[in-house]
Amino acid sequence: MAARVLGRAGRLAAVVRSSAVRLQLRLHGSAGLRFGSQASFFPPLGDAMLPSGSFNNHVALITGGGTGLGRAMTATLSQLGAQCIIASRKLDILQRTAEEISSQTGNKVHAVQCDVRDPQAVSQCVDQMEALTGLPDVIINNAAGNFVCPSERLSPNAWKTITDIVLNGTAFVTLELGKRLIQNQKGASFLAITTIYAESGSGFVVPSASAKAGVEALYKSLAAEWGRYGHRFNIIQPGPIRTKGAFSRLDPTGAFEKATIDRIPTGRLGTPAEIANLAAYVSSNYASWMSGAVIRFDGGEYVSLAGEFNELRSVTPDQWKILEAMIRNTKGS
Ligand SMILES: CC/C=C\C/C=C\CC/C=C/C=C/C(=O)SCCNC(=O)CCNC(=O)[C@H](O)C(C)(C)COP(=O)(O)OP(=O)(O)OC[C@H]1O[C@@H](n2cnc3c(N)ncnc32)[C@H](O)[C@@H]1OP(=O)(O)O
Ligand SMILES: NC(=O)C1=CN([C@@H]2O[C@H](COP(=O)(O)OP(=O)(O)OC[C@H]3O[C@@H](n4cnc5c(N)ncnc54)[C@H](OP(=O)(O)O)[C@@H]3O)[C@@H](O)[C@H]2O)C=CC1
Repeated sequence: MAARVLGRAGRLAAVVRSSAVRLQLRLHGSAGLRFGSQASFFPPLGDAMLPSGSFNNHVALITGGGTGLGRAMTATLSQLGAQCIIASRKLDILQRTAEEISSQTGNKVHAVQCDVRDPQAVSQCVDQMEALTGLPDVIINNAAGNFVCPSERLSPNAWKTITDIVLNGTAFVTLELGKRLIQNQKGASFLAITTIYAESGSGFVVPSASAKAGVEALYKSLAAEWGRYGHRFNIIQPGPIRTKGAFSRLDPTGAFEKATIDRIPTGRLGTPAEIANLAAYVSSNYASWMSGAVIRFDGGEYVSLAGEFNELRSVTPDQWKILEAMIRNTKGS
C-alpha cells in the first residue's frame, strides 16, 4: 500500500519535476485557490461606526480634505458632528467638497487654501482657521504627493517636491498648530496618514517612502514629548484604497491592480469609508488612551508580502500530496 502511494507520488513528482517552471508550482498562476474569492468573507461596511454626535463641539482640520481619503474622513467627521476645515492648494475643489458635505450633514465645512510646503501659508491658514472656528481638537495630516519613478530618473526637484509636501508639510502644520495649542493650553488629537512601505521601504517610490518614514518618526517622537500638553499623536498606514490621486500616479495603466488584490489576504482593496471610520475612532475621545500607535490598515497586504513561504498558498491539495511524500521520503541531511 505504502509502496503504491509512494509509486504514485513518485510518478506525480516526476511530472512536476519535468518542468522547472511548473515545479515553481505556478506561484502566480491559476493553480490553487484564486485569491480574490475570499473577499466575500470581508464585505466593507460604509456607515459611520461611532455614535452620532461623537464630534459635537469638535473642530477638525483635515489637510488634503478635498479629495480621496481626506474627503471621506471629512464626510465621516462632519456626519458625527464636527465642524471641519479642509485645506489644500486647489480652492475650487475644496469649496465644492465643502458644500457637498455640508449640505448632506448640516454641519459647516470650511475650505481654506494652503500649500503645506510653505510655512508662511501654513501660518496664514491657521490664522484663518482661528478666526473661523478657533483652534482645532482634531488634526489629520493627510495631504501628500507621490508618483512611481525609477530612482535614477528623479531630479533634485522631484525629490524635493515629494519630501516637501509629505515630511516638511506635515511638520509645518504640526508645529504651527502645536505651538498655538500649547500656548492656549488646549489638548488635541494629531493623526498622520502614512503607508505600509514607510516601515519596509519600497523601490520606485523612494522619496515618498523616505518622507513617510520621517513623518512616522516625527509623530512617535511628539507622542512622547507633547503628551504633557494634552496632545495625542497616532499614525495610520493604509494599504491600497482606490482614489484617483493615488492610482493615477502609482498604477496609471491599471496593470498592477490584479496582482495587488491577489496578494491581499482579504481579497480586495480597502474603501475610503473604512479608513474614515478608523480615522474617526483614533481622533475621537473613545481613543483618548491611544497615543504613539502605528496602525496598519491594509487587509493583510504587509504580512502577505513579508512571509517568505506565503506564495505556497498557490499549491493545490494534489500538489501538497506530492510535496509531503517527497519530504517524508527524505532520509538524513
Ligand atoms: C494597484 C496598485 C495601485 C496603487 C497602489 C496603492 C497603494 C499602495 C500604497 C500607496 C501609497 C500612496 C501614497 C500617496 O501618497 S498617494 C497620493 C497621491 N496624490 C498626489 O500625488 C496628489 C498631489 N500630486 C501632485 O500635485 C503632483 O503629482 C506632484 C508632482 C506630486 C506635485 O505637483 P507640482 O505641480 O508641485 O510639481 P511639478 O512641478 O509637476 O513637479 C515637480 C518635480 O517633480 C517632477 N515630476 C513630476 N512628476 C513626475 C513623474 N511622474 N516622474 C518623474 N518626475 C516627476 C517634475 O518634473 C519636477 O521636477 P523638475 O522637472 O523641475 O526637475
Ligand atoms: N489611496 C491609497 O491607496 C493610499 C493613500 N495613502 C495616503 O493617503 C493620503 C490620501 O491620499 P489619497 O486620498 O489616496 O490621494 P489624493 O491625491 O486624493 O490626496 C492627496 C491630497 O493632498 C493634497 N495636497 C497635495 N499637495 C499638497 C500641498 N502641497 N499642500 C496642501 N495639500 C496638498 C491634494 O490636494 P490639492 O491638489 O488641492 O493640493 C489632495 O487632496 C495620503 O497621505 C497618501 O499618502 C497611503 C497609502 C495608500
